[in-house]
Amino acid sequence: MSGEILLRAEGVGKRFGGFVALNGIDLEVRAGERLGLIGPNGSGKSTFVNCLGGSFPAHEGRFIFDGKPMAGLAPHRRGHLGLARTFQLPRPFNSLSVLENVTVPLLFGPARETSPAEARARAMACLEQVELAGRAAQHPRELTQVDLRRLEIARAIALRPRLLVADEAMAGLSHTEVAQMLELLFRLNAAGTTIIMIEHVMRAVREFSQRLVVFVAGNKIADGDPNEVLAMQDVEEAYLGR
Ligand SMILES: Nc1ncnc2c1ncn2[C@@H]1O[C@H](COP(=O)(O)OP(=O)(O)OP(=O)(O)O)[C@@H](O)[C@H]1O
Repeated sequence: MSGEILLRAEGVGKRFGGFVALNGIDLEVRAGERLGLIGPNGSGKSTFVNCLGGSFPAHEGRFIFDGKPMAGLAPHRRGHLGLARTFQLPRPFNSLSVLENVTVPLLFGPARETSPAEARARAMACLEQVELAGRAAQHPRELTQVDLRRLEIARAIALRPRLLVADEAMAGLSHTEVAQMLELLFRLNAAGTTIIMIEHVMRAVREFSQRLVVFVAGNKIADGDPNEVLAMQDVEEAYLGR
C-alpha cells in the first residue's frame, strides 16, 4: 500500500526570536501513507506545515519532496510539485461562488496554462469529489461549517497533489460530520493521495492513521503504530495531560 519515500524532513528547526518552535525534526512519509500528526496546542504542528509549504523558511534542516530539495521554493512552486494543504480556518474568497473558488487557483496558480473551460471542468470534478457540486453556484457565506471544509479540500486537491496536509479539518464538526470528512479523506487516499492529518479529534486520528507522530514543545517524541504510540507513557503525560 505504501511505496517509496515521498517526503523527508531532515533536522528541521524553526525559531521565532529566541523561542524554539521546532527542534531538529526528522520525519519520513511514504507515498500512499495516511499519517497522523498530533500534539498539544503550540507544539509546532502548524509551524512544521508552514515550513513545509514555504510560508516561512526553516532556520535549519531541509525538506526533500519527491526526491527534490524544497529550500527556497515559493509556496506556489511547491504546489506545482504536488504539495497541498488545507488551513485550520477556511479562507475562501467570499465574493466568489463555490465553483469560482476552486477555478481561480487553477487559472492563476502554477498550472495557469489551463484554459478557462478546462479549469472550470476540473474545478467541477473536484467539487463532485468532495460532494459539493450541488452548491457550485452558492457563495461561501451560505455554506455550513462542514461544507466550508469540503470547499477547502476541493481547493487543495484542484492541482492534483501527491501529498495533502489536512490541518484540523475536523475542528468544530459534529460526530456525523467528522465521519463524513473521514470518509472523504479515506477516498482521496484510496485514489492515491498521501495524507498527513493534523488533528485534535482523537477518534478521527485513531481511525485514519496508519502511523502516528507526536510533537511536544517542538520535538518529535513518538513515531510509530498508533496504538503503541498512544499507549506510551510520555505521550499520555505530555499530550493527554495525565
Ligand atoms: N509567526 C509566529 N511568530 C511567533 N511565534 C509563533 C508564530 N507561529 C507560531 N508561533 C509559536 O510557535 C509555537 C508553535 O505553534 P504552532 O501553531 O506550530 O503549534 P500547533 O502545534 O500547530 O498548535 P495548535 O494545535 O494550537 O494549532 C507556539 O508557541 C506559537 O505561539
